[in-house]
Amino acid sequence: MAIKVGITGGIGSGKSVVSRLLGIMGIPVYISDIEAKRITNTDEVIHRELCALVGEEVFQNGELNRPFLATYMFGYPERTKEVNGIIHPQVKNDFRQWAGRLSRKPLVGMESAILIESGFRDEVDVLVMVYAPLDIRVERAMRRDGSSKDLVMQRIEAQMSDEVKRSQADFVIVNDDETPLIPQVLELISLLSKNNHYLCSAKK
Ligand SMILES: CC(C)(COP(=O)(O)OP(=O)(O)OC[C@H]1O[C@@H](n2cnc3c(N)ncnc32)[C@H](O)[C@@H]1O)[C@@H](O)C(=O)NCCC(=O)NCCS
Ligand SMILES: Nc1ncnc2c1ncn2[C@@H]1O[C@H](COP(=O)(O)OP(=O)(O)OP(=O)(O)O)[C@@H](O)[C@H]1O
Repeated sequence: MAIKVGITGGIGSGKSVVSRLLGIMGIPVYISDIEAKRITNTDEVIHRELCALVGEEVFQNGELNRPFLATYMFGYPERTKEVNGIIHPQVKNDFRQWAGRLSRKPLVGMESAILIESGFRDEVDVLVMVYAPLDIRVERAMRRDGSSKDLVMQRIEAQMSDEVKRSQADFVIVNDDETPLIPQVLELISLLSKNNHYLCSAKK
């Protein structure tokens, strides 16, 4: 059975960078944002329920109208909760199937900014929080997405605070543009892989 490692942290903290490093080191990571996009575009139940909640315009030519849904939900906690309630149960099912297919791997990851909020804490064995100070996160997200500060702050407000995330995490990876990132990721992998041996002895 694979050890499942959750990777969480607020928008712009650097989860995707950490997930990419894990991927390079042979650890498959389920990227919730990407999978949620795929599922939302293909699942008929989600399609029906989102149309009923938000209106038919939420899909255009069969594809989710992302800016429309973002404008509808961010800044309105009740709406965010309802949209999450439609999408997250399907993502959870999909993650379970994905992890089941990879059960022979020693380690697999699941990345989500809202891993705890969306009820995934019990789906993973170990939880890692990627941390960066708020001002750095805002800067990074604005630069990456070409978004305004207000839009980034709306998403931050739809996410759990860093304090609560930290209290539920087993490890913290600091990605503050000062602390070296790769040694932390390597230490995490070596800690979780104590009983796995990748290197072959030259004598056998
Ligand atoms: C609202 C949507 C259409 C906006 O799409 P967009 O391309 O602008 O953003 P993207 O999906 O790439 O997300 C970027 C970041 O926004 C934040 N974010 C996304 N969804 C949420 C949410 N429901 N609550 C809080 N923050 C969120 C995360 O930090 C995420 O990494 C999209 O985020 C969405 O469908 N969200 C609901 C599904 C979901 O919760 N996905 C996140 C992981 S399961
Ligand atoms: N240590 C770093 N040095 C330089 N740039 C970084 C660093 N960490 C992250 N970034 C950049 O900051 C931006 C945000 O990082 P990333 O996409 O990994 O965040 P995230 O936590 O996955 O955010 P989201 O919740 O939106 O998915 C990206 O453009 C990334 O390349």
